[in-house]
Amino acid sequence: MTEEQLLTLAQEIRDFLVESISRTGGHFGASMGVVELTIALHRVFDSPTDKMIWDVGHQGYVHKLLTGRRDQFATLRKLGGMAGFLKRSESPHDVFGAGHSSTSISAALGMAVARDLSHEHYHVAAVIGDGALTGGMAMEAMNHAGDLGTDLLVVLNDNEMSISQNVGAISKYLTRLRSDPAYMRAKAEIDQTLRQLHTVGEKVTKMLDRVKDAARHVILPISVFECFGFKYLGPVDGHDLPQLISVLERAKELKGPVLVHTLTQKGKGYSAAENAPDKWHAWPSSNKAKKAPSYTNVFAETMMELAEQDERIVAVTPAMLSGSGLTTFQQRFPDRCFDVGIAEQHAATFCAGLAANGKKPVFAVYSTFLQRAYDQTIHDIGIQHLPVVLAVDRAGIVGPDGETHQGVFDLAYLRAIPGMTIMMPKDENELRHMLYTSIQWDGPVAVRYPRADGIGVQMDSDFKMIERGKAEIVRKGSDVTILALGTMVDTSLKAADVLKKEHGIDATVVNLRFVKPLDECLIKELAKTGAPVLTVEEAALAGGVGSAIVELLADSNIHTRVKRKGIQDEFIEHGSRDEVLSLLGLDVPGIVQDVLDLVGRRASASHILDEVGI
Ligand SMILES: Cc1ncc(C[n+]2csc(CCOP(=O)(O)OP(=O)(O)O)c2C)c(N)n1
Ligand SMILES: CC(=O)[C@@H](O)[C@H](O)COP(=O)(O)O
Ligand SMILES: [Mg+2]
Repeated sequence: MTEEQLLTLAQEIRDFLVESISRTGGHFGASMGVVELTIALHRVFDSPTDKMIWDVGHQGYVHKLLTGRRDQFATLRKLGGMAGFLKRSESPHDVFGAGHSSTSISAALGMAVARDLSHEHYHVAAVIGDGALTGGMAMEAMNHAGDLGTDLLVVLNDNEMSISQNVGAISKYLTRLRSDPAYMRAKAEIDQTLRQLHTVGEKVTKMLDRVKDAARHVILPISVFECFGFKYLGPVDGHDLPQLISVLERAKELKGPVLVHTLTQKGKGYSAAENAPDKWHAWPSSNKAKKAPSYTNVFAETMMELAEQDERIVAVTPAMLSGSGLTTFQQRFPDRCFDVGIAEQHAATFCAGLAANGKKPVFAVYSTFLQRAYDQTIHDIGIQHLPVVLAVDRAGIVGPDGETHQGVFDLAYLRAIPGMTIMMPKDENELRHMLYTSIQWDGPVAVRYPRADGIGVQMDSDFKMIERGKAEIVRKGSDVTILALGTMVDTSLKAADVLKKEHGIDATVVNLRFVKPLDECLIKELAKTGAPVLTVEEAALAGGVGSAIVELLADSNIHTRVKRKGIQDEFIEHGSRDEVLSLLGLDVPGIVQDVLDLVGRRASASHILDEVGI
């Protein structure tokens, strides 16, 4: 394509994105901001021979369009449709999958080293945002890359935004780099001279490049990236396609690790998104009237009330301020709310430090992102038994973000930690009480809640303490016992109604409340009645609450038929939350069917015993 045609293509892509994402939903702002950058990368490099690795992958829609997936956009993030992030299984051009941030430089370096070891020749480029650059992994990878000195391109897509405003010293540093007038003037003058002398020949240009670098270091201190051992090119206007292409062409020729610093605008080309990039990170969902507040909103409101009452309470978020519902909290208590950037590991240990010095930190974190801070949760919080509250949002099935974001592993990984208390409320009102209770306790507590609206129960105005390790029977029956956790309590109650009405089966339903410590007395008592037991949880079965119950019964020598319902040994793809839950059988028909199987099997077994006269 000619330069003019490429510019037309950029406009067509933006028009397409607006039209398509407004219908399907999805991450919007980031992709709008990298239209020119993606075109330039595909122009300069030869994908998939050359490898492009996109950090997070939420900005990958343009890459998807340019690699033959236009027709799949109508199914974006829908059940069975195209994923919202990049996936190796989706296209040979998606050379490395993601969803979590700050992995791209490590992955790219691994690929570059594999290339070198195999004596192959192609380019490897990682594209990483200024937000993702605040993640520790990115620093670890640059540290390693600079040391190895292998050929690697890192494109820093600097739009001054994470999901919210980007935070931290690195972000301030990038702003200085972007706006330092002395540097920009010097750079412009040197670039101008270089262009004039370009005709003199390649040798002279290269020499002048070195002079330029030297001159820059006299005017400015060496950049952080150069300290890491990278050659630094930029800052370059990430919406100036010809300039981008020429800088990338130049980077392609350089040896060793190179960082190209591009300046872009999140949401570019769509004024609402340009003006409010935080709101337009993803296409905003329509404001339908809600039956009940979301669990996140209840968490947020409760935090405000609790913080009013107890000034030791502080909130910590790793770059998920609005997603975790803490925006108003930050406005109300600016000194007690910390957005630490995409730094889950640091956040966990930072909370441990706060707790060690008498504060009551609440670490508001998505279940999937807490995975990043597992060692810190054990080593810094768990072993020292520090009173950190883990407010584990997005626990269970999250819906359209799919397998990288499902919050299904937290029960397994938290349950293994000695001294950890783990709760999940049956409704939004119980979440209030659980948060209140967890603040009063000594030692680490995790309260997990889903990416969902509450069920519309009456909210108490006061707070109640919940007795540690106490479950509650919410329905009494005699034929079967359903031990349900969190969201599955309401579903189990509905299933119990169907079982009674349509099958004459009377179920006991228990709201477990605690995954750890379990209400051992109640569970054993119910199991001893001989009624078969169904455990139901919105979490991975391996290590979840059903496993805990089976372990308890086995260790107590209680022999009752038990069936565990939850997520099997597989990664769960995208789709709406309800669709996915139903596919997994974590809905009323699924529970009814499992109870019928359980009871039916018992009936047929006793029938056989009757026949043989035992
Ligand atoms: C480990 C991890 N923590 C948090 C997130 C949530 N998250 C997704 S995109 C994003 C912002 C990334 O900012 P940046 O890299 O600058 O990309 P931009 O959206 O600005 O293009 C965050 C915090 C994540 N994906 N992974
Ligand atoms: C890309 C990413 O990790 C986030 O943007 C995530 O998609 C947010 O999820 P919620 O919509 O659940 O806040
Ligand atoms: Mg950014």
